[in-house]
Amino acid sequence: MTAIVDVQDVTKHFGSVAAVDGVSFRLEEGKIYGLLGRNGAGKTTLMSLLTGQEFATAGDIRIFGESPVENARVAEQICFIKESQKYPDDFKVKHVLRMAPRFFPNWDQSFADQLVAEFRVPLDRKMKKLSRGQFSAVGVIVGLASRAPLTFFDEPYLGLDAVARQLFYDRLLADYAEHPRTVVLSTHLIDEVSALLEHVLVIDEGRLLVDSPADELMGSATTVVGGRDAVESFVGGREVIHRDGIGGLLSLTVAGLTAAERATAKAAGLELGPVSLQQLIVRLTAGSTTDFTENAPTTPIPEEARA
Ligand SMILES: Nc1ncnc2c1ncn2[C@@H]1O[C@H](COP(=O)(O)OP(=O)(O)OP(=O)(O)O)[C@@H](O)[C@H]1O
Repeated sequence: MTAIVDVQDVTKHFGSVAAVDGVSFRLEEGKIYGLLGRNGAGKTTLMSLLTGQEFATAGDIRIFGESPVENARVAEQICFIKESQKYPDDFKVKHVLRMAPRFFPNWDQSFADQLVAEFRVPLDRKMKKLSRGQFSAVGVIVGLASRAPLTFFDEPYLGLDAVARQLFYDRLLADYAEHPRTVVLSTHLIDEVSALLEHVLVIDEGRLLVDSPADELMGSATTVVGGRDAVESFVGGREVIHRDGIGGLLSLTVAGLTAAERATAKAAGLELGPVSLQQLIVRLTAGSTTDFTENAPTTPIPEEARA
């Protein structure tokens, strides 16, 4: 796999705030990445750095082998969809869609037309008069129809209803299968998108906590379900990531079971199941003492995050 993004020890300060703090990672061609983290973690800042919209305070960023700053060759391969996108006052939806092909060499007009109909976006309405969900839908349409080799969606669906969000996921997956590219999706709706994500980056207070294939990350923890006493006795003193239960039934999510422990649990009549990505991320970014990713190629959890 070819790395199309190479980030080495990048830091971005806004005054005394380290929005991004010594981050290094690579993104490969033809993958869907989730960029996850709490409010203010540094996701938007990182995407702005990767798209050349912000200058790094320190470190090196290479996109398709070049710096993204004021670089037209890089810019035409990137699409960055963000909620705070500004448009001229009198711009209508049709003007946005008319301008888009000038910025994106791979633009597919018939796909854009199909998406306009599916998302029910009013072409003749001014951008500033759109509802929140309609505004987001325009961003989603541009992001999908751009077919940019490197596409960033920064919380693309604020205000989108459940039907529209599902449409976005479905169209993204289907179009990505036909036209593979690299997509970076920042979202707080983690479980909703978890099936889409091939690789997960988790950022917290500007630091990279996790850089791992999604399936390895999810496989790093297990949910143990069964009778309350049997589950408690099996789990013993282990750290519990998530606890759920009703009546005599108990479900505990724990990290890192060995093959032998899994066999013991099964022999005791306990059910072992997968864990939700959202549960893992919540636990990691709430200040974890457990490295859930010990088998994955991750950035180690910094001491501060363990506190
Ligand atoms: N232009 C700026 N000036 C000063 N501080 C900034 C600026 N932009 C971002 N920050 C700060 O940098 C940190 C990271 O912000 P960023 O917008 O990247 O977070 P985020 O992960 O995208 O958050 P959210 O999920 O809430 O959108 C925050 O503490 C934020 O207040």
